[in-house]
Amino acid sequence: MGPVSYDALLWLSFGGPEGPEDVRPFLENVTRGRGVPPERLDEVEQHYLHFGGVSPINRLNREAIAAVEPLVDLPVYFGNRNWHPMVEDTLAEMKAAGVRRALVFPTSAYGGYSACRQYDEDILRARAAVPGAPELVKLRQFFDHPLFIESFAESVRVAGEAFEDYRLVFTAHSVPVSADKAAGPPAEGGHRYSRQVAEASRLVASALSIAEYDVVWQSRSGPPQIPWLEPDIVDHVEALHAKGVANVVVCPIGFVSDHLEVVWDLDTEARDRAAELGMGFARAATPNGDPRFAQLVAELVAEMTSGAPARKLSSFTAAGCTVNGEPCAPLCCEPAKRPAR
Ligand SMILES: CC1=C(CCC(=O)O)c2cc3nc(cc4[nH]c(cc5[nH]c(cc1n2)c(C)c5CCC(=O)O)c(CCC(=O)O)c4C)C(CCC(=O)O)=C3C
Ligand SMILES: [Fe+2]
Repeated sequence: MGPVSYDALLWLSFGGPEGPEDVRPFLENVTRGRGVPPERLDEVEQHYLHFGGVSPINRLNREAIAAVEPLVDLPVYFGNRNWHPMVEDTLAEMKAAGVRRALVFPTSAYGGYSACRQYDEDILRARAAVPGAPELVKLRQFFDHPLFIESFAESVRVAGEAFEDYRLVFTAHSVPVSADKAAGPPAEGGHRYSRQVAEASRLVASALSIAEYDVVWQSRSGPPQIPWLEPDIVDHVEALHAKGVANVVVCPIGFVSDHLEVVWDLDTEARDRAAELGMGFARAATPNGDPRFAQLVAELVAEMTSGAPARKLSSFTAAGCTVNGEPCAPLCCEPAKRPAR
Protein backbone atom coordinates (compact mmCIF):
# COMPACT_ATOMS: atom_id res chain seq x y z
CA MET A 1 0.00 0.00 0.00
CA GLY A 2 1.51 3.34 -1.04
CA PRO A 3 1.21 6.54 0.97
CA VAL A 4 -2.40 7.61 1.44
CA SER A 5 -3.62 10.99 2.57
CA TYR A 6 -4.80 11.88 6.03
CA ASP A 7 -6.51 15.05 7.13
CA ALA A 8 -5.93 15.05 10.91
CA LEU A 9 -3.97 13.56 13.79
CA LEU A 10 -5.83 12.35 16.88
CA TRP A 11 -3.72 12.39 20.06
CA LEU A 12 -5.24 9.55 22.10
CA SER A 13 -4.36 9.33 25.78
CA PHE A 14 -5.44 7.99 29.16
CA GLY A 15 -6.89 11.18 30.66
CA GLY A 16 -6.69 12.38 34.25
CA PRO A 17 -8.67 14.53 36.71
CA GLU A 18 -8.24 18.30 36.70
CA GLY A 19 -9.79 19.02 40.11
CA PRO A 20 -10.80 17.21 43.32
CA GLU A 21 -14.39 16.73 42.16
CA ASP A 22 -13.15 14.88 39.05
CA VAL A 23 -11.16 12.25 40.95
CA ARG A 24 -13.84 9.74 41.93
CA PRO A 25 -15.74 9.77 38.62
CA PHE A 26 -12.42 9.48 36.77
CA LEU A 27 -11.45 6.44 38.87
CA GLU A 28 -14.88 4.90 38.23
CA ASN A 29 -14.29 5.29 34.50
CA VAL A 30 -10.83 3.69 34.69
CA THR A 31 -11.87 0.69 36.75
CA ARG A 32 -15.41 -0.09 35.55
CA GLY A 33 -15.71 -3.89 35.27
CA ARG A 34 -12.02 -4.46 36.02
CA GLY A 35 -12.19 -6.04 39.47
CA VAL A 36 -10.08 -3.40 41.25
CA PRO A 37 -10.90 -3.66 44.99
CA PRO A 38 -12.55 -0.57 46.58
CA GLU A 39 -9.68 -0.30 49.11
CA ARG A 40 -7.24 0.18 46.24
CA LEU A 41 -9.49 2.88 44.74
CA ASP A 42 -9.64 4.72 48.08
CA GLU A 43 -5.86 4.60 48.28
CA VAL A 44 -5.37 5.88 44.72
CA GLU A 45 -7.95 8.62 45.35
CA GLN A 46 -5.69 9.86 48.17
CA HIS A 47 -2.69 9.96 45.81
CA TYR A 48 -4.64 12.26 43.48
CA LEU A 49 -5.96 14.41 46.35
CA HIS A 50 -2.39 14.81 47.59
CA PHE A 51 -1.87 16.84 44.38
CA GLY A 52 -5.10 18.81 44.77
CA GLY A 53 -7.01 16.32 42.62
CA VAL A 54 -5.08 17.39 39.53
CA SER A 55 -3.13 14.92 37.43
CA PRO A 56 -0.42 16.54 35.32
CA ILE A 57 -1.29 14.26 32.39
CA ASN A 58 -3.74 16.48 30.48
CA ARG A 59 -1.51 19.54 30.73
CA LEU A 60 1.52 17.52 29.60
CA ASN A 61 -0.43 16.14 26.65
CA ARG A 62 -1.52 19.66 25.65
CA GLU A 63 2.10 20.83 25.83
CA ALA A 64 3.30 17.88 23.74
CA ILE A 65 0.58 18.56 21.16
CA ALA A 66 1.67 22.19 20.91
CA ALA A 67 5.23 20.99 20.22
CA VAL A 68 4.08 18.50 17.56
CA GLU A 69 1.65 20.79 15.69
CA PRO A 70 4.34 22.84 13.89
CA LEU A 71 6.08 19.62 12.79
CA VAL A 72 3.13 17.90 11.12
CA ASP A 73 1.06 19.21 8.29
CA LEU A 74 -2.20 18.19 9.97
CA PRO A 75 -4.56 19.64 12.57
CA VAL A 76 -4.05 17.82 15.89
CA TYR A 77 -7.04 16.82 18.04
CA PHE A 78 -6.91 15.61 21.66
CA GLY A 79 -9.11 12.85 23.10
CA ASN A 80 -8.89 10.55 26.14
CA ARG A 81 -10.09 7.15 27.25
CA ASN A 82 -11.09 8.06 30.81
CA TRP A 83 -11.52 11.81 31.18
CA HIS A 84 -12.41 14.98 29.31
CA PRO A 85 -11.82 15.69 26.53
CA MET A 86 -13.32 12.22 25.97
CA VAL A 87 -12.37 10.61 22.68
CA GLU A 88 -16.05 10.18 21.67
CA ASP A 89 -16.57 13.95 21.90
CA THR A 90 -13.34 14.70 20.07
CA LEU A 91 -14.27 12.31 17.27
CA ALA A 92 -17.68 13.99 16.90
CA GLU A 93 -15.86 17.33 16.65
CA MET A 94 -13.50 15.92 14.00
CA LYS A 95 -16.41 14.63 11.96
CA ALA A 96 -18.16 18.00 12.17
CA ALA A 97 -14.96 19.67 10.92
CA GLY A 98 -15.06 17.42 7.86
CA VAL A 99 -12.24 15.03 8.80
CA ARG A 100 -12.48 11.86 6.70
CA ARG A 101 -9.37 9.89 7.60
CA ALA A 102 -7.13 10.52 10.61
CA LEU A 103 -3.98 9.08 12.08
CA VAL A 104 -4.05 8.25 15.79
CA PHE A 105 -1.09 8.67 18.13
CA PRO A 106 -1.60 6.59 21.30
CA THR A 107 0.53 7.89 24.18
CA SER A 108 2.02 4.48 24.92
CA ALA A 109 5.15 3.03 23.35
CA TYR A 110 4.39 -0.65 23.97
CA GLY A 111 2.27 -3.65 23.05
CA GLY A 112 0.05 -5.55 25.46
CA TYR A 113 -3.59 -5.18 26.45
CA SER A 114 -3.38 -2.01 28.59
CA ALA A 115 -0.68 -0.37 26.47
CA CYS A 116 -1.98 -1.14 22.96
CA ARG A 117 -5.13 -3.18 22.51
CA GLN A 118 -7.15 -1.06 24.95
CA TYR A 119 -6.45 1.97 22.74
CA ASP A 120 -7.91 -0.05 19.84
CA GLU A 121 -10.98 -0.62 22.00
CA ASP A 122 -11.18 3.14 22.61
CA ILE A 123 -11.16 3.68 18.84
CA LEU A 124 -13.90 1.08 18.35
CA ARG A 125 -16.01 2.61 21.13
CA ALA A 126 -15.58 6.16 19.86
CA ARG A 127 -16.42 5.20 16.27
CA ALA A 128 -19.49 3.28 17.44
CA ALA A 129 -20.66 6.45 19.22
CA VAL A 130 -20.25 8.69 16.16
CA PRO A 131 -22.24 7.64 13.07
CA GLY A 132 -20.24 8.34 9.91
CA ALA A 133 -17.05 8.72 11.98
CA PRO A 134 -13.75 9.33 10.20
CA GLU A 135 -11.54 6.35 9.46
CA LEU A 136 -8.90 6.03 12.20
CA VAL A 137 -5.45 4.57 11.54
CA LYS A 138 -3.35 4.00 14.66
CA LEU A 139 0.40 4.68 14.57
CA ARG A 140 2.82 1.90 15.50
CA GLN A 141 4.52 1.06 18.79
CA PHE A 142 7.68 3.12 19.27
CA PHE A 143 9.52 1.57 22.26
CA ASP A 144 12.58 0.92 20.05
CA HIS A 145 12.58 4.17 18.05
CA PRO A 146 16.04 5.77 18.25
CA LEU A 147 14.58 9.10 19.43
CA PHE A 148 12.70 7.41 22.29
CA ILE A 149 15.88 5.60 23.35
CA GLU A 150 18.10 8.69 22.95
CA SER A 151 15.72 10.80 25.00
CA PHE A 152 15.79 8.36 27.94
CA ALA A 153 19.55 7.83 27.60
CA GLU A 154 20.08 11.58 27.87
CA SER A 155 17.76 11.88 30.88
CA VAL A 156 19.51 8.99 32.68
CA ARG A 157 22.87 10.62 31.97
CA VAL A 158 21.65 13.92 33.47
CA ALA A 159 20.07 12.22 36.53
CA GLY A 160 23.26 10.20 37.09
CA GLU A 161 25.38 13.34 37.32
CA ALA A 162 24.24 13.55 40.95
CA PHE A 163 26.37 10.52 41.86
CA GLU A 164 29.87 9.14 41.59
CA ASP A 165 28.39 5.69 41.17
CA TYR A 166 24.84 4.38 40.99
CA ARG A 167 22.63 1.40 40.15
CA LEU A 168 20.36 2.00 37.13
CA VAL A 169 16.81 0.73 37.58
CA PHE A 170 14.20 0.81 34.82
CA THR A 171 10.55 0.76 35.78
CA ALA A 172 7.28 0.29 33.91
CA HIS A 173 3.64 -0.11 34.94
CA SER A 174 2.99 -3.61 36.25
CA VAL A 175 0.21 -5.67 34.66
CA PRO A 176 -1.31 -9.01 35.68
CA VAL A 177 1.05 -11.88 34.80
CA SER A 178 -1.83 -13.39 32.79
CA ALA A 179 -2.14 -10.18 30.73
CA ASP A 180 1.58 -10.21 29.99
CA LYS A 181 1.39 -13.87 29.00
CA ALA A 182 -1.40 -12.99 26.55
CA ALA A 183 0.49 -9.99 25.12
CA GLY A 184 1.20 -10.23 21.39
CA PRO A 185 -0.14 -12.72 18.85
CA PRO A 186 -0.25 -16.29 20.25
CA ALA A 187 2.35 -17.49 17.69
CA GLU A 188 4.91 -15.11 19.20
CA GLY A 189 4.75 -16.94 22.53
CA GLY A 190 3.33 -14.11 24.67
CA HIS A 191 4.97 -11.57 26.98
CA ARG A 192 5.23 -8.94 24.25
CA TYR A 193 4.82 -6.16 26.83
CA SER A 194 7.53 -7.25 29.29
CA ARG A 195 9.85 -8.26 26.44
CA GLN A 196 9.53 -4.84 24.82
CA VAL A 197 10.10 -3.10 28.17
CA ALA A 198 13.22 -5.24 28.67
CA GLU A 199 14.42 -4.45 25.13
CA ALA A 200 13.92 -0.68 25.49
CA SER A 201 15.79 -0.84 28.81
CA ARG A 202 18.64 -2.79 27.22
CA LEU A 203 18.88 -0.23 24.39
CA VAL A 204 19.03 2.73 26.82
CA ALA A 205 21.63 1.03 29.03
CA SER A 206 23.68 0.07 25.99
CA ALA A 207 23.57 3.67 24.65
CA LEU A 208 25.20 4.66 27.97
CA SER A 209 27.60 1.67 28.04
CA ILE A 210 26.04 0.56 31.33
CA ALA A 211 26.37 -3.22 31.61
CA GLU A 212 24.46 -3.87 34.84
CA TYR A 213 20.96 -2.64 35.51
CA ASP A 214 17.56 -3.91 36.62
CA VAL A 215 14.06 -3.89 35.14
CA VAL A 216 11.29 -3.67 37.74
CA TRP A 217 7.59 -2.78 37.95
CA GLN A 218 5.37 -0.27 39.70
CA SER A 219 1.81 0.83 40.47
CA ARG A 220 0.40 -2.66 40.94
CA SER A 221 -3.39 -2.69 41.20
CA GLY A 222 -6.04 -5.43 41.34
CA PRO A 223 -6.83 -7.95 44.09
CA PRO A 224 -3.77 -9.23 46.03
CA GLN A 225 -4.38 -12.91 45.16
CA ILE A 226 -3.86 -12.22 41.42
CA PRO A 227 -0.17 -12.26 40.45
CA TRP A 228 1.26 -9.15 38.76
CA LEU A 229 4.70 -8.55 37.29
CA GLU A 230 7.32 -8.19 40.04
CA PRO A 231 9.50 -7.04 41.75
CA ASP A 232 7.90 -3.76 42.77
CA ILE A 233 10.12 -0.67 42.63
CA VAL A 234 9.87 0.08 46.36
CA ASP A 235 10.72 -3.52 47.34
CA HIS A 236 13.57 -3.39 44.88
CA VAL A 237 15.02 -0.19 46.38
CA GLU A 238 15.02 -2.03 49.74
CA ALA A 239 16.70 -5.08 48.21
CA LEU A 240 19.41 -2.90 46.65
CA HIS A 241 19.99 -1.21 49.98
CA ALA A 242 20.39 -4.62 51.64
CA LYS A 243 23.04 -5.44 49.01
CA GLY A 244 24.96 -2.28 49.90
CA VAL A 245 23.97 -0.12 46.90
CA ALA A 246 24.39 3.54 47.89
CA ASN A 247 22.66 5.39 45.03
CA VAL A 248 19.91 4.57 42.61
CA VAL A 249 18.84 6.22 39.35
CA VAL A 250 15.29 5.30 38.38
CA CYS A 251 14.34 5.49 34.71
CA PRO A 252 10.55 5.37 34.08
CA ILE A 253 10.94 3.63 30.72
CA GLY A 254 7.26 2.55 30.71
CA PHE A 255 5.86 6.09 30.54
CA VAL A 256 6.06 9.01 28.14
CA SER A 257 5.26 11.76 30.65
CA ASP A 258 5.37 12.68 34.35
CA HIS A 259 1.84 11.67 35.16
CA LEU A 260 0.49 10.64 38.52
CA GLU A 261 2.11 7.21 38.72
CA VAL A 262 5.48 8.87 38.14
CA VAL A 263 5.06 11.79 40.56
CA TRP A 264 3.46 9.63 43.26
CA ASP A 265 4.83 6.08 43.01
CA LEU A 266 8.37 7.17 42.08
CA ASP A 267 8.93 10.78 43.18
CA THR A 268 7.03 10.31 46.44
CA GLU A 269 6.89 6.65 47.57
CA ALA A 270 10.15 5.28 46.17
CA ARG A 271 12.08 8.47 46.87
CA ASP A 272 10.83 8.63 50.49
CA ARG A 273 11.76 4.99 51.06
CA ALA A 274 15.26 5.59 49.65
CA ALA A 275 15.64 8.64 51.92
CA GLU A 276 14.61 6.60 54.99
CA LEU A 277 17.29 4.09 54.05
CA GLY A 278 19.86 6.84 53.52
CA MET A 279 20.21 6.06 49.82
CA GLY A 280 20.80 8.59 47.08
CA PHE A 281 17.84 8.69 44.68
CA ALA A 282 17.44 10.41 41.32
CA ARG A 283 14.67 9.96 38.78
CA ALA A 284 15.31 10.37 35.07
CA ALA A 285 12.99 12.69 33.14
CA THR A 286 10.29 11.29 30.83
CA PRO A 287 10.48 12.17 27.10
CA ASN A 288 7.33 14.33 26.91
CA GLY A 289 9.11 17.70 27.34
CA ASP A 290 12.04 16.77 25.08
CA PRO A 291 11.95 18.17 21.50
CA ARG A 292 13.04 14.65 20.42
CA PHE A 293 9.62 13.37 21.47
CA ALA A 294 7.78 15.79 19.16
CA GLN A 295 10.21 14.81 16.42
CA LEU A 296 9.48 11.14 17.07
CA VAL A 297 5.74 11.69 16.63
CA ALA A 298 6.39 13.65 13.42
CA GLU A 299 8.51 10.74 12.13
CA LEU A 300 5.78 8.20 12.92
CA VAL A 301 3.33 10.40 11.00
CA ALA A 302 5.76 10.69 8.08
CA GLU A 303 6.03 6.89 7.89
CA MET A 304 2.33 6.89 7.03
CA THR A 305 1.98 10.06 4.97
CA SER A 306 5.13 9.90 2.84
CA GLY A 307 6.30 6.31 3.28
CA ALA A 308 9.38 7.42 5.26
CA PRO A 309 11.34 4.39 6.53
CA ALA A 310 10.52 3.14 10.03
CA ARG A 311 13.51 3.84 12.29
CA LYS A 312 13.86 0.99 14.79
CA LEU A 313 16.67 -0.33 16.95
CA SER A 314 15.27 -3.81 17.60
CA SER A 315 14.02 -6.66 15.45
CA PHE A 316 10.58 -6.73 17.10
CA THR A 317 7.66 -6.33 14.68
CA ALA A 318 6.53 -2.71 14.40
CA ALA A 319 3.05 -3.68 15.61
CA GLY A 320 0.10 -1.57 16.71
CA CYS A 321 -0.63 0.05 13.36
CA THR A 322 -4.20 -0.96 12.57
CA VAL A 323 -7.34 0.52 11.04
CA ASN A 324 -10.53 1.37 12.95
CA GLY A 325 -9.61 -0.45 16.16
CA GLU A 326 -8.79 -3.83 14.62
CA PRO A 327 -6.39 -5.91 16.74
CA CYS A 328 -2.84 -6.27 15.34
CA ALA A 329 -3.46 -9.97 14.62
CA PRO A 330 -6.15 -12.51 15.51
CA LEU A 331 -6.17 -13.00 19.32
CA CYS A 332 -3.39 -10.40 19.76
CA CYS A 333 -3.27 -9.09 23.38
CA GLU A 334 -6.65 -10.64 24.17
CA PRO A 335 -8.17 -8.97 27.24
CA ALA A 336 -7.73 -11.18 30.31
CA LYS A 337 -10.78 -12.72 31.97
CA ARG A 338 -11.61 -10.37 34.82
CA PRO A 339 -12.96 -11.58 38.16
CA ALA A 340 -16.68 -10.81 38.47
CA ARG A 341 -17.65 -8.18 41.00
C1 LIG B 1 0.42 -0.84 31.20
C2 LIG B 1 -0.24 0.38 31.80
C3 LIG B 1 0.04 1.71 31.52
C4 LIG B 1 1.12 2.21 30.53
C5 LIG B 1 0.54 2.40 29.15
C6 LIG B 1 -0.21 3.71 28.95
O1 LIG B 1 0.35 4.76 29.28
O2 LIG B 1 -1.38 3.66 28.52
C7 LIG B 1 -0.82 2.51 32.32
C8 LIG B 1 -0.85 3.92 32.29
C9 LIG B 1 -1.63 4.74 33.13
N1 LIG B 1 -2.44 4.35 34.17
C10 LIG B 1 -3.02 5.47 34.72
C11 LIG B 1 -3.92 5.48 35.79
C12 LIG B 1 -4.51 4.34 36.37
N2 LIG B 1 -4.28 3.03 36.02
C13 LIG B 1 -5.07 2.19 36.79
C14 LIG B 1 -5.14 0.80 36.73
C15 LIG B 1 -4.40 -0.04 35.86
N3 LIG B 1 -3.39 0.36 34.98
C16 LIG B 1 -2.91 -0.75 34.30
C17 LIG B 1 -1.89 -0.77 33.34
C18 LIG B 1 -1.30 0.37 32.78
N4 LIG B 1 -1.62 1.68 33.06
C19 LIG B 1 -3.67 -1.88 34.76
C20 LIG B 1 -3.48 -3.29 34.25
C21 LIG B 1 -4.58 -1.43 35.73
C22 LIG B 1 -5.61 -2.25 36.50
C23 LIG B 1 -7.01 -1.99 36.00
C24 LIG B 1 -7.17 -2.42 34.57
O3 LIG B 1 -7.05 -3.63 34.33
O4 LIG B 1 -7.39 -1.57 33.71
C25 LIG B 1 -5.85 3.02 37.68
C26 LIG B 1 -6.89 2.52 38.66
C27 LIG B 1 -6.43 2.65 40.06
C28 LIG B 1 -5.29 1.70 40.37
O5 LIG B 1 -5.59 0.58 40.68
O6 LIG B 1 -4.15 2.13 40.25
C29 LIG B 1 -5.48 4.35 37.42
C30 LIG B 1 -6.00 5.59 38.11
C31 LIG B 1 -2.57 6.63 33.99
C32 LIG B 1 -2.99 8.08 34.28
C33 LIG B 1 -2.23 8.64 35.45
C34 LIG B 1 -2.61 10.07 35.72
O7 LIG B 1 -3.75 10.35 36.09
O8 LIG B 1 -1.74 10.93 35.59
C35 LIG B 1 -1.71 6.18 33.01
C36 LIG B 1 -0.98 7.00 31.97
FE1 LIG C 1 -2.71 2.35 34.76
